[in-house]
Amino acid sequence: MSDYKIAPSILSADFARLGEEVDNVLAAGADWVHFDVMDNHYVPNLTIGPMVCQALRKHGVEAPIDVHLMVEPVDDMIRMFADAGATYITFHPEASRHPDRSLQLIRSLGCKAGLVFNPASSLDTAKYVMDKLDMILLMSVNPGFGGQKFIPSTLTKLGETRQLIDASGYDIRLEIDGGVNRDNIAEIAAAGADTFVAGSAIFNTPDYAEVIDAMRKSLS
Ligand SMILES: O=C(CO)[C@@H](O)[C@H](O)COP(=O)(O)O
Ligand SMILES: [Fe+2]
Repeated sequence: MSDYKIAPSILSADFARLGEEVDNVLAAGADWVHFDVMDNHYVPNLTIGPMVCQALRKHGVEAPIDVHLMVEPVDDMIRMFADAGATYITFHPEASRHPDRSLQLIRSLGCKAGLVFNPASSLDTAKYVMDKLDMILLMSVNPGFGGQKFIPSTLTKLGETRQLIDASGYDIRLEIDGGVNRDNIAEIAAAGADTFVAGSAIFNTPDYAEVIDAMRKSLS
């Protein structure tokens, strides 16, 4: 597998200079922008909404924007983020009353659709909607905050998810989110991930290109 994508999470960026931060991280070699949306209801934290996504598009960001919804319910936010220029929209199945319908809504609005599974959540829901998925996102920390430690049991779950995707025959990306850094990214890729969210590991360093290069070297 060589189609790896690195998706810095702007949760750890300097929000006071967000446009510049996103420009810098893309210039440093990032593939996607990971955009964490928290509502202080589904998770105990509050972040940014569709207006900020739209502002990044207006600022000139052309890279894929990977919107990770940690909100409940999800359908209104799906509509607003599709309008705001999202590329991928992923949500946690327990935050939607009808996950199948929400997945269809995302695709009907021209975006790519994904489900997100928390560390303690079973993959079961995914099995019944594989034809409606463009991405499965596995959380390797409990959602709500950046800067947490990677939960090692996620490696086994990645392997199970990789098998599920390969057996399905569908073109579904496998993204990992939480505690990813230059030291563990190779092991995470070997377990089956092809898309890597990293927030603090990139934005909490002075040289974004140096970290992203080191991650790519570990992946090659
Ligand atoms: O969705 C989340 C947290 O809920 C993430 O996207 C984090 O923002 C990742 O941050 P790091 O663990 O890489 O610092
Ligand atoms: Fe995220």
